[in-house]
Amino acid sequence: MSNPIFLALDVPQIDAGKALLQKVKSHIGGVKLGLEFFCAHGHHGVHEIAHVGLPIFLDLKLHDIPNTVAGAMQAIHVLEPAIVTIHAAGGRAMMEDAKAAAAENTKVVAVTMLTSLDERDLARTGVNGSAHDQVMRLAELAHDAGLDGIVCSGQEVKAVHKQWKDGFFVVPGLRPGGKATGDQKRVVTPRQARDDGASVLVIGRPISRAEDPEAAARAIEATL
Ligand SMILES: O=C(O)c1cc(=O)[nH]c(=O)n1[C@@H]1O[C@H](COP(=O)(O)O)[C@@H](O)[C@H]1O
Repeated sequence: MSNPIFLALDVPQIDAGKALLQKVKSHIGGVKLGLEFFCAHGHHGVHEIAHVGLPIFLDLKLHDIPNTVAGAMQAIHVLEPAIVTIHAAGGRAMMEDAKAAAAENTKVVAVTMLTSLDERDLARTGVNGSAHDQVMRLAELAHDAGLDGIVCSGQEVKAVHKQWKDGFFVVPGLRPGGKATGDQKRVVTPRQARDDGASVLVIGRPISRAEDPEAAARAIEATL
């Protein structure tokens, strides 16, 4: 199996991002560019990072009316991303139109419930019930809309995988120690997420903020 680790390159500068990638690239399978990077550097930044030669996961978390999201998907065709994120909360029609507008080789996955949220946060948005139920409900919606898979925490991926056998599951909120830290609330270890059916392991700060990013990436890879 190829390396499932996608490094979350949440850095403001292209050069800093490239330097980090050079250090860790033999221990990761891809690179995730998110809102921080894309808002700062747009298409140009993505092309620059693509030169490193790893698959690009464009984490734009699109969430708008169907027509607008479809237009945004078309606008990123030229970047040939391997994976793009949209929000499941945008609804079935938005997800269907996003998938129809995506490039053929791009996997479109829907964010269900952010790993930075717990059930109290969910209740404050007007949704009562467990994180598990919320993720399962949105996973079913994403499946019915024809998406490739979803983004969820490692705490739900086993249950989703059981229901959606050939789904593509992106799991962030990973901590080698398995403990919630900082803004991440629903956390598991990379190994557990992989064992429970994750297709992609998104890992940022445990590598990028480590004193020695190369050693940190190597150590995580060795646990898989
Ligand atoms: O879509 C994502 O990638 C994502 C969804 C989610 O629920 N939680 C989440 O943390 N992410 C992203 O995953 C990365 C996690 O970074 P670290 O917490 O530094 O490992 C960040 O780039 C987030 O934007």
